[in-house]
Amino acid sequence: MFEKSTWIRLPRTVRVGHDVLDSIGEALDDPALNGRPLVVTGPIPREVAGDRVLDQLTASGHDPAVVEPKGTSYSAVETTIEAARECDAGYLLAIGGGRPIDIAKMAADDIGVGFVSVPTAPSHDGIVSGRASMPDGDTRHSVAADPPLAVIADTRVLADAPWRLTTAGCADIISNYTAVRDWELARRLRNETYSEYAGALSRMTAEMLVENADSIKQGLEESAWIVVKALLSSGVAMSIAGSSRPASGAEHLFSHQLDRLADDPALHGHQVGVGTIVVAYLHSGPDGFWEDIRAALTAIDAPTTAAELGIDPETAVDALATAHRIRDRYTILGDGISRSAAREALTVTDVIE
Ligand SMILES: NC(=O)C1=CN([C@@H]2O[C@H](COP(=O)(O)OP(=O)(O)OC[C@H]3O[C@@H](n4cnc5c(N)ncnc54)[C@H](OP(=O)(O)O)[C@@H]3O)[C@@H](O)[C@H]2O)C=CC1
Ligand SMILES: O=C(CO)COP(=O)(O)O
Ligand SMILES: [Zn+2]
Repeated sequence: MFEKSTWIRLPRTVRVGHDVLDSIGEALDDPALNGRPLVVTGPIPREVAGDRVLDQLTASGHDPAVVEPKGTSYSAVETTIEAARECDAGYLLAIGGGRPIDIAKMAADDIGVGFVSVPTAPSHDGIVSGRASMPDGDTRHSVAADPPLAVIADTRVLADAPWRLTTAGCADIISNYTAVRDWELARRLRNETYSEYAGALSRMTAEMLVENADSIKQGLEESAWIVVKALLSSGVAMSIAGSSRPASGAEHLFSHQLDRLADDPALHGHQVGVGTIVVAYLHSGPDGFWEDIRAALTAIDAPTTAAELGIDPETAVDALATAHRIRDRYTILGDGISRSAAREALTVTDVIE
């Protein structure tokens, strides 16, 4: 039964492979990517890949301007919009991790120009998604934004990124297990619209990553290829769903609360990975799949405890007991679990001692 029409926005060009940065000019032949680009980046991505991209843009006659937005996500988006207006940007291009990609995605959407995503770390599944997260704003979860017109994912650069960034990306994929469970629960208990294709793609992406966990090794370009393909697939599932539902359930609510409550939050992927352990327990109890999730995270060298995240036990309990307040999204947390239940779940799963 067709309930509604839907826009499924996907990138027009996705290039993944060795040294693809050196052919970025070919990806920019899209008519929407004309005029002067504003490059949005951070100091480290600029160092590891930015100058190669700038050289390519200049060589293909694009005369790039550069901005390295600082401060909160919102101020960074404002800074980027101002810089884009000052240089009369024809399109935006982000080089970096999730933060510059989200800032550029949000700014491009606001201005109404095209956007190119050049990830330098396989650390999150926002590379192609039609979502932009503002982890330090009032709205902690992602909001709708147009996906990139083009993605240039250079596996050499991605393989050379710090291992903790790769394990964060893997954990963000493993979180799809509980995200899809929560989405199915919302369909059963709240008659929420559910996409079989987006749900199956998201779960399959997590399953394939876990099946390949033993071949994901530090510094190997083949490993970067596996992880970045999973991240792209998860982002496409979000675009098919028209929301982050396939990749964001109670485990993400837990992480977004940690972003608010913790003095020094950990990487997004690492936080959602630990959240997936305890949310799996809440879904299926002590004999359920929470130990499989923990084993999968251990296999890809991602954190499985609050201590490994650098988060104290009480903050983890607070985050889990109040995570339902982050957004109006039905999950296994329902209208909120008690502090004692949160402590019990975190303790049984060894997330806290
Ligand atoms: N929109 C979406 O659909 C999604 C968005 N997200 C968002 O993505 C963010 C998480 O992404 P994440 O990448 O972890 O966070 P960041 O973008 O903050 O990157 C983490 C750190 O890695 C550094 N870095 C990036 N590339 C390299 C490299 N090649 N070598 C060395 N260091 C590098 C960055 O440097 P520098 O500080 O210089 O940039 C930064 O210090 C969160 O804000 C999250 O909400 C997550 C999932 C989905
Ligand atoms: O991180 C995300 C998917 O991995 C986006 O999810 P949110 O909508 O919860 O921010
Ligand atoms: Zn995520």
